[in-house]
Amino acid sequence: MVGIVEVSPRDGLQNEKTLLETDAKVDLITQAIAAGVTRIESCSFVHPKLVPAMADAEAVMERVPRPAGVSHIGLVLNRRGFDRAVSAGVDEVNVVVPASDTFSERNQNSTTDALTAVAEEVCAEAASTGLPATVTIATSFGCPFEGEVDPDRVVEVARRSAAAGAKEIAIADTIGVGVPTQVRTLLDGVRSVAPDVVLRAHFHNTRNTGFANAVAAYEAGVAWLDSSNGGIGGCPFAPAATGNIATEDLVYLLERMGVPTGLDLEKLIPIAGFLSDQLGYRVPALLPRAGTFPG
Ligand SMILES: CC(C)C(=O)C(=O)O
Repeated sequence: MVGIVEVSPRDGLQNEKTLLETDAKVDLITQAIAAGVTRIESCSFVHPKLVPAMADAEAVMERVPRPAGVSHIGLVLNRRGFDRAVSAGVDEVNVVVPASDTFSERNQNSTTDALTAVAEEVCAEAASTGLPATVTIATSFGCPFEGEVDPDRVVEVARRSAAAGAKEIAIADTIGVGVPTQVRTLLDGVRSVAPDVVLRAHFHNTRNTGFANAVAAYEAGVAWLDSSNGGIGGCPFAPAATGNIATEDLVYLLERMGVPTGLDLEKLIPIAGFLSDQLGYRVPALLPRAGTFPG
């Protein structure tokens, strides 16, 4: 079994030219939950001027369905975002720390070290109130401005986050440059300093290595993989960003390998059509075009 965190309402929509109405976002989240999704990144609490597509985060959280067993995650970049997420009633927070300083400056106007301190504060406060906190280490596999990222920087963020009370650590390939050997090396490093945290991985398919990386992460023991319905997504501050690995393609891959995901492909597939209609182009996921096998 591997769990899937659905990130289309957040990563998927954050960089789209078409801004979806709140009702359409709630519709997307409702369809994902109906397909079996139990953890969903429903919004991010970021500055509306910087990421206008997430400006209605509070309104989304007010209207999302909240059946038992479903956890709505709010992504945060700083303390202010954390406070907003808590007030909006999220079930979990995901705080982002980029492993490269230049990306940290462009994305969050700070350094890796200072953002790790923010994550430490958020994790400690979340732990004191029983709110699960994830730290996602962005640009773990490479930085669009600096190039290669030293794996020791990733491991150090993980070490400090775990010590501060993070329940989960995700390694993120923000710009889709990673390969499976890197996945194994990074996960070994993170596990060596944070043996008790849950491991999660987040891949973009920018150079067509995302699915190979997801399989490598599963084989290396991650409990959760992020993916996005339709394969939409991308960071607004990463040049030439492209989508996350597509949820329906990932579920097909894993289930054909005999790895249960708990998701229902028949219910996932129509979501790509919904997103294509909303966004005005054909989303990149391949399974909705090719169909399942055996049929
Ligand atoms: C901000 C993080 C979570 C992300 O989406 C990425 O690095 O791709």
